[in-house]
Amino acid sequence: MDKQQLMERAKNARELAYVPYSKFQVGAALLTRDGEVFGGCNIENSGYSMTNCAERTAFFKAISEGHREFKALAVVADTPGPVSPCGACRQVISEFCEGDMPVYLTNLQGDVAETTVRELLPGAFKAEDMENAE
Ligand SMILES: O=c1ccn([C@H]2C[C@H](O)[C@@H](CO)O2)c(=O)[nH]1
Ligand SMILES: [Zn+2]
Repeated sequence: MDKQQLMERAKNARELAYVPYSKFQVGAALLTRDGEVFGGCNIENSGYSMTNCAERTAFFKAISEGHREFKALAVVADTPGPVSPCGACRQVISEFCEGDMPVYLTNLQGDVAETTVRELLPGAFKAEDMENAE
């Protein structure tokens, strides 16, 4: 599974987005260390704050199926440049992935920004930050 294939899987996942309110479809594809891919789309709600982003959908699917080791993430939307994950997703990504894990941000025109988990959220709050607590 190379980065092109992962971005393609993210595009496929995007097609399933449930977005009656924003009409803005987002797709994600999360590659596990053992080569499985979990797709995710955004899922909105009439209570807008209950919306789940594509990235978090992919993570929560993978985690809930027993996968905790990840190799790469691709995210796609119909944006002018490569899509930019929201703050909540950056925090969730940082919880489960090494700082140097590659993240491929893209759009429907094929613009690609290749970044890392650390670059997406420098100084992320992590489990280690709580180690002085009882
Ligand atoms: O990286 C992003 C940014 C936004 N959204 C979703 C949330 C909402 O459904 C819509 C507009 O914010 O896009 C994602 O899924 N991922
Ligand atoms: Zn998000």
